[in-house]
Amino acid sequence: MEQGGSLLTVGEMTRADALAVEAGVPSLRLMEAAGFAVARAIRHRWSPRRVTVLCGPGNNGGDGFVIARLLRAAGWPVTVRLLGAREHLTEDAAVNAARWHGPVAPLDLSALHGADLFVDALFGAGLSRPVDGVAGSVLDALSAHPERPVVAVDVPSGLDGDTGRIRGTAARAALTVTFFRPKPGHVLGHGPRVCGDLVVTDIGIPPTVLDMIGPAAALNGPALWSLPRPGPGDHKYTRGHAVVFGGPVMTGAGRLAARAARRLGAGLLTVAAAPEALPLYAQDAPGVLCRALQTPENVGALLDDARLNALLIGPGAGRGPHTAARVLSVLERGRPTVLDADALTSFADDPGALYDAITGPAVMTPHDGEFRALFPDLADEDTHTGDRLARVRMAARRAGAVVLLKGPRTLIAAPDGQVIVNANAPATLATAGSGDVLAGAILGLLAQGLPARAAAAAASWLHGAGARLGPPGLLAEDLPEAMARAAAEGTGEGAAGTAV
Ligand SMILES: NC(=O)C1=CN([C@@H]2O[C@H](COP(=O)(O)OP(=O)(O)OC[C@H]3O[C@@H](n4cnc5c(N)ncnc54)[C@H](O)[C@@H]3O)[C@@H](O)[C@H]2O)[C@@H](O)CC1
Ligand SMILES: [K+]
Repeated sequence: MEQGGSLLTVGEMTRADALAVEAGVPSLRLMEAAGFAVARAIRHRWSPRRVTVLCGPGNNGGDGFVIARLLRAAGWPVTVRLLGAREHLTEDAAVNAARWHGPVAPLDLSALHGADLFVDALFGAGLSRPVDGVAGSVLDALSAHPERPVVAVDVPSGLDGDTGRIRGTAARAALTVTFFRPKPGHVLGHGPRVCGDLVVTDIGIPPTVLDMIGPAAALNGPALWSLPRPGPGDHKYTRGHAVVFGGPVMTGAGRLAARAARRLGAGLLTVAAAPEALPLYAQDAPGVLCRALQTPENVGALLDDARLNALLIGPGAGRGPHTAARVLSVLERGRPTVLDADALTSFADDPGALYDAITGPAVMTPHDGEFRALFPDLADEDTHTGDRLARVRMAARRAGAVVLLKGPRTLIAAPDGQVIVNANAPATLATAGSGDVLAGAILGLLAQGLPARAAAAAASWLHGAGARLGPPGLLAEDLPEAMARAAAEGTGEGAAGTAV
């Protein structure tokens, strides 16, 4: 998890299972391995105690029967409750129900008595409608008794594995054991809250099936990108020349962004801003170059220098036609560009004009409000209930840009449909100026030649990792140094993974 890697949707996981079976791994062996992995995780965490396994009618319930058998063989007192009739079990689940030689009682509220630990094997990947009826009542009642831990098999029943939405209800687990690869639902929406600790286990599916599946989502981590490292032959120009279009009045945003870009290795950094604001930028950082800008046309003259190879516009820019005009002239050159804050909201009346102007590599970094301004039909009222992954994917396709949607889980979508989920951000990042630092970090990495998606993913990950290293009472001002430290302290360079 820490290094990053594929997230498999429910459909992709079904395909992985099928490909494994085609490759000669019997489905019953997969189920045995799944049940074994959960039983092992339970025995690793708890001493023997009374367990009730709640089994559903599908293969999730089949895993439950394996768990019951293995725990009982280890000497634990185990009872099984089944939802529905035995004759409705799937084929593999029925085989394992037959191998379970203990009693099976129907699922009802009396299941809540007589156990110290519950295994939730009601529904997994096959959840097809909201959980209600007796299953819903039992799961609700379990949530009311947190002193009796619940272990979820694959996903807490009721959690949608693709989105992290809860369909009907779900019992909050202390531990969720999933198979082969994590699913988007484990890390999005309500997933982190209801999954508890997440353990991902190998059940014998050959990793080569991933080449055939080509998963469309990944969990962010250093395995997905590699950071630029200066070599002995480098000089400042080979490390890139970044430009921050600084605001005329709100100079703090541009200053934070400039500092982050430089700390992450940009060789040169120019702040281009209104003449009256330049002394503020210059005083703040003697190492930055300053260029006066008055009209959008000045941008043309500045960018005639082809060495200026990565641009950031938006932070502190002010919302309105003036900023929109400047953004359009910046984008004309097709150079790698980060569009943040007012560079986005200034197009609220005509988002199409922004999409059309993007011809080169671009990263947009909206928070939910800015996202809504640019993609009103894709926005969502509640970050926990919607399908953010699908929405941000559509936005990136439409804009022809990398869209980095900020939130407790930041999503980074590329126009080709790939989405990276960043899950390492602590809540301390919710502080003024933190987004400006992120935009500047992306800029700094773009200047050093990282492709747009990799720059956005790496910066997002370093943002979270840096915040964890930062001092108590973290300020945005602390982040550039902390992120540089996170970058230096090993980001798993050389780790195996799929580069983006
Ligand atoms: N496919 C495989 O080869 C493997 C699957 N495994 C397990 O199998 C699970 C998926 O199994 P299935 O595809 O059989 O699906 P599930 O076991 O998740 O559930 C499907 C069954 O539940 C019913 N159902 C769905 N939602 C319901 C609701 N809200 N209320 C009442 N009934 C509902 C369906 O009608 C169907 O009978 C995985 O989550 C995993 O635990 C593991 O054994 C590993 C191997
Ligand atoms: K489950």
